[in-house]
Amino acid sequence: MALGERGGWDKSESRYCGVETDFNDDMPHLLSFNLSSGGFDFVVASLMDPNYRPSLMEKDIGGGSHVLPFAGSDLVLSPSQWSSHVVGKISSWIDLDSEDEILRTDSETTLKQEISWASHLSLQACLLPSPKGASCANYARCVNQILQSLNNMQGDSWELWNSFRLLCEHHSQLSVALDVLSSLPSANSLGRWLGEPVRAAIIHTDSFLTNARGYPCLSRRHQKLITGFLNHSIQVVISGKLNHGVPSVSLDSALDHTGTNVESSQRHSLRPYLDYIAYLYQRMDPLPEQERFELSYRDFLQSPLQGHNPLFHIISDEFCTIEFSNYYLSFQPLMDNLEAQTYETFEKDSVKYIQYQRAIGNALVDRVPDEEASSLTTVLMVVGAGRGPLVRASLQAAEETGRKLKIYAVEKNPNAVVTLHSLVRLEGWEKTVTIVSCDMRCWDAPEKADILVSELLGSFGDNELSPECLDGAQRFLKQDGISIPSSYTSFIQPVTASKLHNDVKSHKDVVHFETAYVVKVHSVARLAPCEPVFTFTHPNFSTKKSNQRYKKLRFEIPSDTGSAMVHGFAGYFDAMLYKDVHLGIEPSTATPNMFSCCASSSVCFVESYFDTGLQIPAWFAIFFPLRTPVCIRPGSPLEVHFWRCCGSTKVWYEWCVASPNPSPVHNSNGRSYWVGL
Ligand SMILES: C[S@@+](CC[C@H](N)C(=O)[O-])C[C@H]1O[C@@H](n2cnc3c(N)ncnc32)[C@H](O)[C@@H]1O
Repeated sequence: MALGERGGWDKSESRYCGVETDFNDDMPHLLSFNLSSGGFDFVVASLMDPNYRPSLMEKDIGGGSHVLPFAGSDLVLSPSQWSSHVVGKISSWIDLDSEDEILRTDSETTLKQEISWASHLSLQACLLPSPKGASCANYARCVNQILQSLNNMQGDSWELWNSFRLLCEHHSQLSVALDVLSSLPSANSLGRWLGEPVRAAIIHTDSFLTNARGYPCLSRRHQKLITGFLNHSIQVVISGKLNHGVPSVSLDSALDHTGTNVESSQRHSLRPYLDYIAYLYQRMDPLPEQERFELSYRDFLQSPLQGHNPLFHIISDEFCTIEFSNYYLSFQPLMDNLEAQTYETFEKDSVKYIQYQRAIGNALVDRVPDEEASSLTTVLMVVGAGRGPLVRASLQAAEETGRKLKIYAVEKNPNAVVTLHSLVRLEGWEKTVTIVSCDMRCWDAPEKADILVSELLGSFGDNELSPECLDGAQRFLKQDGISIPSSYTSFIQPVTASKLHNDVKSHKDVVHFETAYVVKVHSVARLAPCEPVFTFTHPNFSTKKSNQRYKKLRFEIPSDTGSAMVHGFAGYFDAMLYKDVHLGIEPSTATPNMFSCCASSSVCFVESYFDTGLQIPAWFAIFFPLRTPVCIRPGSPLEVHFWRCCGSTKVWYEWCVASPNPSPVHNSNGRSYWVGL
């Protein structure tokens, strides 16, 4: 492993560093020199003599068009050496959009031959030269043709890349390698790439500065960029010649990265650059514990309504792929019941309960003045009590503030009620807590409450039907009673998220493009600040109230971003519990260190798979995809429409883009995705 150990558990591919090499027909030597002696993990190497031109070959050998144009054979390396240590560098002279017909034809023939050869060798990737001019249609057509028939290849300007991938229909096996030059564009412009399928960053030795001791180093901006890449599983490739007068090694030998003596004459000339990248890698902050446990969730789509169902299985490898059963798709948060493991997951989120305890304590103090603290009893109802953590938080708040409480714990899940009864017995709360096994929407309460406490929120706030449940429950809240939460708001922002887009697309149907997913967004570019979407306030005693909502939003991307692709919207929530005590995941105001509910019981399966014995999920974002990604440009705002629709049996969202290019309205009439009442 070239870059060494980084603190924490990191299995991403960015810990491998490659080197770009010149053409050398002695591939075994090239490999041993760069890997064994040089310390690199892979080479980016030409597979074909740069002087080769099909038209010349035809002249020279009398028109034999099927002669293999390169020396050596696939036997010079073992299959695993080819696939693990070589990335094919496609001839840089090819120009498929040249005016010169011979050059164009030669280019097409060579490109196809080289990629076919690389595919035969099972290389993991090929690096294509960037288009020569502004036009790249013929190049993209050829690459797209090749991609259609490939099954084992994974294969600036942003505008050029964008034209290219549009011509290739966002093919999931088309990735980008970025050339990192000595001058960098703005941070916003660079940020766009984090949502694109960037596989490698090629740093030319010219881009390195020289430190006081003569060694190569990078500017602060370059360092930040490279560590950002490493954090997003983007591999670094060093390219160019030794440009630094690195102090010569005084002894005849030096140590390579494994500690083995290497003759100084054989020491790889680019080793100082590799050492510097390894230094940056090792210097990165160790991943915090929460991040480590969330690694396998990064950019992994879960349906929000699928969250609590055990009937699915892991079908793939370390970065697991999960397949959902049909039963899974029919899970409904109101109609179905959560399992014990899911409650256990909620209950680990200590930050959430601390916030609730603070809010309840403040409400109790506002409701009951100090002088009446020993005579007045506050009636508090926890609606959707689960296995009792909010009952406990309420009792602790009462103890802390010296207020007297009478609690009703209302829960519709009969299985959670069993545990609730045992908790009350165990803790000796019988005199204070009354358990009600009932749906809050139809409970006939014996008295009215001063405070109504609930936690029925999803990643998008109202998406688990908290408004509808609390509308049903506020019948038994006093006119001047307090609801905790008192309000919640959903937020969205446009994102570049090519991985998520391709994952949704892989289902090859409209239903998946019209579904919102819970996801730990990582490899995404957040293109504009969040905008609020829907707000619900409780209690709401108005007779004209409706839980239908409609919002038109406009997003402007900063002018120095350049153009960018919107694959969909990341969604979040923020809930005001009571006065200034809030709870939320909207990035600019997110409650720190909050773990919680939406990741659901899938957590248990994934983690038992990893055999950690631990279960630490996160309260992730929600992702609303777009069937056709939309390209946006600075100065031309993105206009988006979101609806929350309510029928007699279900609630659903619809969404569309109106400008710059109209999209279809997604999920019309809730045909693909809804929540049952
Ligand atoms: C997100 S969980 C929160 C559970 C618990 N308060 C906690 O923090 O661990 C929501 C709970 O509300 C319950 N619930 C949802 N809708 C309900 C309704 N209409 N009536 C009663 N309980 C409901 C669910 O069964 C579930 O136990």
